[in-house]
Amino acid sequence: NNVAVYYGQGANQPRLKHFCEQTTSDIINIGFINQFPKHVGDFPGSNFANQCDGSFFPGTELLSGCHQIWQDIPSCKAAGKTILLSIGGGTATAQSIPDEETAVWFADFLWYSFGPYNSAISSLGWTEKLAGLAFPRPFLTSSVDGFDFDIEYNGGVGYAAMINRLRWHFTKSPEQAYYISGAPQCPIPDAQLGNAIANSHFDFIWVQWYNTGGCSAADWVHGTGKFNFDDWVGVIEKSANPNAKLFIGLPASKDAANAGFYLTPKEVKPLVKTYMDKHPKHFGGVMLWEATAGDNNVIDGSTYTEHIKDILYD
Ligand SMILES: CNC(=O)NC(=N)Nc1ccccc1
Repeated sequence: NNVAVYYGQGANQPRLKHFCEQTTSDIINIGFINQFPKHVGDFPGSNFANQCDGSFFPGTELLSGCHQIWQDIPSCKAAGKTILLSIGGGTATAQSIPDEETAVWFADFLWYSFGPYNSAISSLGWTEKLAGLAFPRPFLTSSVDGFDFDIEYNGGVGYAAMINRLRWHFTKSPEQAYYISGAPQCPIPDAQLGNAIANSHFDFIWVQWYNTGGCSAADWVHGTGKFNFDDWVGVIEKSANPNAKLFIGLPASKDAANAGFYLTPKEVKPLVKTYMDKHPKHFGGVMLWEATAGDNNVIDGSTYTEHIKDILYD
């Protein structure tokens, strides 16, 4: 079982390699590409909080100086971590994809800009006069192992098309495994990702069981509502990838989610054990929002993230 954490939006977060030097996290979602292209040829935008140097590719909102992330990804991969780039996030409140052509463009942009470096298609020193001729490389020669869809607003147009296009790119690059993941809210069907999950192949689904009362992890602990892991197993079994792994998403500290959703490690343990045992085929592990909050939440001398790892491995 794995621990997946989000990185990139933490308050005063350390650089990525701090988390790659720890054994606790297996999958790191770097967030976020928080601006989506408005039409074919348009660039997405990014935000990684205190990382990068505040410079953008000319005429875009895409960060161009993310030297810490560029430098750290290779050591993360060498440490056996899976590094995914996360699209959307909680601040992408105005984002959506207008049509399928833009969805395919967005997928191609993400693949050529953040996937395996291909000097024939992408330029390390991208300038505006290269627009239309080459893709930029925000993490330079470093590349990610796939893409996470943290789509929280404005419906589901285009995401199945994006993911199917990305998977087409994956088939052309057999040199390594590439992954697609998603972070739906717990109500079923998820208004944003339900269609994509049904019609395109996800490897991991980490449900945000910490944003919606009535189906949350806290509901299970407090005996309220109906925590719906079982129902999400049903969604996955009817999906384009019935073997996708299902992770329990949790806040890594009290202030990492709205009031009432944080659970202590002692509260989490019976929940994780119950569902790990009940669904051995689908249970993938725990996702935490987010890395820095978990690192700073020290309980009995261990970080929250370490406590979660111990629960999964005890
Ligand atoms: C993995 N994505 C998230 O955890 N997103 C998230 N926390 N969104 C959000 C929802 C409500 C209020 C603030 C943020």
